Order: sequence, then structure tokens, then C-alpha cells
Amino acid sequence: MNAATLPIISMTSLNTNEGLAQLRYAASEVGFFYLVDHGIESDAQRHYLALSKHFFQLSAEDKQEVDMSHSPHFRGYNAVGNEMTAGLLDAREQFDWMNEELSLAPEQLQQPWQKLIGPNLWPTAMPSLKPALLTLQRELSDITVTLLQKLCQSLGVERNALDATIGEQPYTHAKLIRYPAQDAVQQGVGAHKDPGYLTLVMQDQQSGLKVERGSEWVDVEPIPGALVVNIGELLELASNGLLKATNHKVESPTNGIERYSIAFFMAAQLSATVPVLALPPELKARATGPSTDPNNPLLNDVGNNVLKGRLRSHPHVTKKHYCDNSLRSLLAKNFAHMLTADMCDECRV
Ligand SMILES: O=C(O)CCC(=O)C(=O)O
Ligand SMILES: [Fe+2]
Repeated sequence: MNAATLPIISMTSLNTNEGLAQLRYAASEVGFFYLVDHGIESDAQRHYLALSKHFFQLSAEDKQEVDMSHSPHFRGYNAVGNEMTAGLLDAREQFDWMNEELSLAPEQLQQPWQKLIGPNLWPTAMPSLKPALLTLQRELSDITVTLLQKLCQSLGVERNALDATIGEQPYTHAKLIRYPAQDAVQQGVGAHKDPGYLTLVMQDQQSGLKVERGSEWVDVEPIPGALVVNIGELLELASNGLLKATNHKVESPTNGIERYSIAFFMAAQLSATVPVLALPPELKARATGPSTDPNNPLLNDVGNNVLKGRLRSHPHVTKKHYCDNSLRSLLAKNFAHMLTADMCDECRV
């Protein structure tokens, strides 16, 4: 299978029953598809990717100013070597931002995931970054909310069936990513599922993203202007396994050309619990339950499911900000199975 055989869905077709049927097929049989006619034109995409390149070209000192180790909220910059996936180091550098929020006072913290709430870090050396990325975040957020409603409709439930879990605005998390070219194939990001409802990826012309289909890894070749969509774990839970959070990974480029992408993850409010949708009988019969991997349990309490991914990806942030006395026992209770020595010896049981 190659790129041409991954489904291509036009956003404008989703006003028709035929478009909704295509969406249902793509989401339930593949878990990955290209989205076109979404409203973010190729020029705008090139502009965002150029801004990203500009950010990564800042001096090490300027990037260090916004290093994620300064943020208990998992925001900011990670140099190559500061992220693990599937237990191995990823060869990529990245800049993460989420909803702009105020952090909670220590006495208000009752659950470790509440520490995810807080402000972003913005580099003083590049003042244009903040307004541009907040605009992009709004645009991508709107697309994912519409898409989530269309997915609900395509599954024969009310289009607003999951709206209450999103509240006034969904939880969003985005990343600028640079994959440096390597001499030989390396893990750009290891195989994983995304924890939220839906992910959108904007990629430049360089390939490297691969999706698991049966026993094969299929290339998600860039199609100019198209965004790549994949289903996250919360949708697998909400659809009782009818929609699959598909494993994917990125291999580093080896042709001397670095790869840039922007990933956008949309989830329900961190305080929400994701319900199981009341699917019509013919779909319910095909929904045989979410996957049950003991190394990656899918949690329908959103805050914990999102935090699971963050703790695992950035052990240096976990160790610095999450293993304090007030949170240690809660962390151990929810995440003992995945806490490693890199994170905290005392949290392991
Ligand atoms: O860079 C990409 O194309 C995908 C990145 C990704 O899967 C992730 O960051 O979760
Ligand atoms: Fe991903």
C-alpha cells in the first residue's frame, strides 16, 4: 500500500451522506487519512513551516530560554535527546505549546494532571512566533472540532454527542518538529498512538511518517496542501474500539534533507471522562472493545490519559516537576507500571 491508497477526504464533502460514509470507512478501517479543502491554504502552510525553521535556527541559548525543563506544564523546547518513545531516544527537536492558561496554585492541585495547566513559554528572540502559533492553534482547533462532529454523525450518533466533553474549547497541544538528517535510518519518533481524540499533521515535502497496517508500515507521503489526520486513543475508547488509534512512527531522513512537521493534538477537557457512544446496532456489533495493552492502558479519564503520554515522553520533566512529595503517591497509584528509573526511583513500586 502507498500514499495513493490511504483515503483522501475532502472537508467540503462532509455535508453529504457519501462524504460521511467515506469518513467512517477511513476512520474505522485505516485510522489515518489525508484531509483536503480544510481551509488552510498551501501558502499559509509554507509560512508556518518557514516560521518553524526560523525558530529552530535560533541560537542554542535562545532556545534554552524556553527549554521544557523550565515548565511543569510540559511546554517549550526540547533539544534532540530529550524525548523517549517506546523506551528509545527520538532523533528530533521540538517546540510544544498548548492552550494559554494560568497555572493552579500548589494548594489547588489535587491530581497530577492539573499540573499540565499553565502558561506557554515564548522565545524573546522571536516575538512573531507567539501570535502566529496562537492563530494556527485556533485554525487547527476549529478544523478538529468540526471533524469530530462529522465523525459522530458518520457513526450514526448526534453530531454534538461529544461536545460536552470538550466544553467551551477543547484541550489542545501542538508541536513544531524538526527531524535532522541522519547517516542511517534512525528513530525520528518511535511507534506510538496519540492520546487525544484527533491529531492533524502538517508536513513539508520530506517523507518519513509511517503508519502500521497489519504487519506492514505504510508511508504517509506528503501530498501538497493536505493535512494528515489520525485517530487518537480517546476516540477508540468513545467508539468502543470501532475506530482505532493507529500506531505510527517517523524515520529520520537519510538523504541529507531535514524534515519539518507541525503536529496538533486535540482532546477533551482534562477534567472530562469520555463516554462510550450509543452506536446503532450494525456498528455496535463491529465495536469489539478498545485495545488492552498492559504497557499502554487506554484511560477514559482524559487528564490521566494525556499525562500518561507526557510523563513517558519527557522523563527529565517528570523527574524535575512531578516527583515531589505532594504528588508522588498519586503518581505511583496511576502510573506505577510505566515509571522508570529515569523518572523517579521512589515512585516505582
Ligand atoms: O512528525 C510527524 O509527521 C508526526 C509526529 C507524531 O506522530 C507525533 O508527534 O505524535
Ligand atoms: Fe503521533
